[in-house]
Amino acid sequence: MTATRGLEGVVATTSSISSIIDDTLTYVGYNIDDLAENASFEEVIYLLWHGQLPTAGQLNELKEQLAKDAAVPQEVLNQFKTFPINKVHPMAAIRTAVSSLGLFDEEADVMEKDANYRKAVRLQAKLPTLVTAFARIRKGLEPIAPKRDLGFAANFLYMLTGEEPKDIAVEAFNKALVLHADHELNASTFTARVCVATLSDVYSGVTAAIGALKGPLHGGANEQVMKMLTEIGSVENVDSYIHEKLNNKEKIMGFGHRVYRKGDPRAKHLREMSEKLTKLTGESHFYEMSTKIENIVTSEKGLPPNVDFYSASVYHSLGIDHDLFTPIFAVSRVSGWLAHILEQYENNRLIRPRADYTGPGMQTYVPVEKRG
Ligand SMILES: CC(=O)SCCNC(=O)CCNC(=O)[C@H](O)C(C)(C)COP(=O)(O)OP(=O)(O)OC[C@H]1O[C@@H](n2cnc3c(N)ncnc32)[C@H](O)[C@@H]1OP(=O)(O)O
Ligand SMILES: O=C([O-])CC(=O)C(=O)O
Repeated sequence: MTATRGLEGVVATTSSISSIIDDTLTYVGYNIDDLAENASFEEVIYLLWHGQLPTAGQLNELKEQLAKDAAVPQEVLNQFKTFPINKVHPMAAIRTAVSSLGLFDEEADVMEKDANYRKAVRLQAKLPTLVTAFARIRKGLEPIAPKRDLGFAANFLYMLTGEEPKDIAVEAFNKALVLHADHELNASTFTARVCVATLSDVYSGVTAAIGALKGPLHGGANEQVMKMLTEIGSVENVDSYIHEKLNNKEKIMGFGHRVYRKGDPRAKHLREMSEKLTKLTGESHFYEMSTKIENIVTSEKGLPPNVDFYSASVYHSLGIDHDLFTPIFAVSRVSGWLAHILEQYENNRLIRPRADYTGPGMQTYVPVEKRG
């Protein structure tokens, strides 16, 4: 048996949800460029869960269901107040809260197909409420209930700030949600599938996935990108900062990808939004610093930016706290996790690979009193 480090190139399942072929990303056969330009996030959720785009009636039904299920049990919100709320990372708080949500769902362990779908809707609906409520409670503010007449993207920004967002903010945020929704067998989605393949429940699968997304080699990279941009501070400092990191063999967050070689097709949409939004907020230096970093890392290391790189300056321009960037990734990616969880249940087999053992050979047990 020989191990493939990091399972690179290993095909671990079949799936009809999203594909990455020759650096082109599709959701159910629709090119991500087309969806990013035209689709609402709610349409994408439906597409991922049903394998087709919704009719107007189906879309309305989903929107109504999401609005109806958005409220989070008060006990779960109260729990936030018991955390050391200004010290914990929001991803840790959200991971714990999603696990708690399962305790208040009477259908949590009902494994029928319809019940699992209902839980998917509930989780998708409640994630924005959890993230925005956490963000407000830690600032001593009351959570805000969603507005029925706002869409998913607008509602998130509204629940976060209490103000109805401008059209350009809604457009940018919706696009970001669409771009982050699914990505084949990335680490968090794989985690979700491994978890539910034991026939564990949907809440366990999503809780596990949030844990995997949190790491800086995966979804956690977007927050680290913003940290880097803030540390660099100005366009003049980019050269020395990046070269020092590269010389020290440190990774530049937001660059590289396990699957894409020529580049991540989502990055150009975020780059465009970053340029537009930073201009509007009078912080174009974040965009200029980013393009300068991209030029250096791409030409000297051959590594193009991934989805996390320009999303950082986009979210910053929308006035979002930097440690909420990864929870926002989860608000979108939960749609993909849920699609994969439902697909896994449909054709389940336990996921259990092997390990190439590299420890000592057979040893003889020596009682503790005789060990030197
Ligand atoms: C939504 C997402 O999850 S997208 C990814 C988000 N993560 C990041 O942006 C973190 C930075 N990037 C990385 O760490 C990596 O590129 C990953 C984790 C995304 C993919 O990694 P892998 O396919 O495992 O590549 P691996 O980490 O083995 O790197 C291969 C080589 O490229 C280098 N490399 C890879 N990414 C980077 C980077 N961002 N900066 C500098 N060097 C890099 C490695 O140092 C390594 O060099 P070496 O062969 O000289 O040792
Ligand atoms: O696919 C991956 O390995 C990481 C990624 O880009 C994503 O999850 O969006």
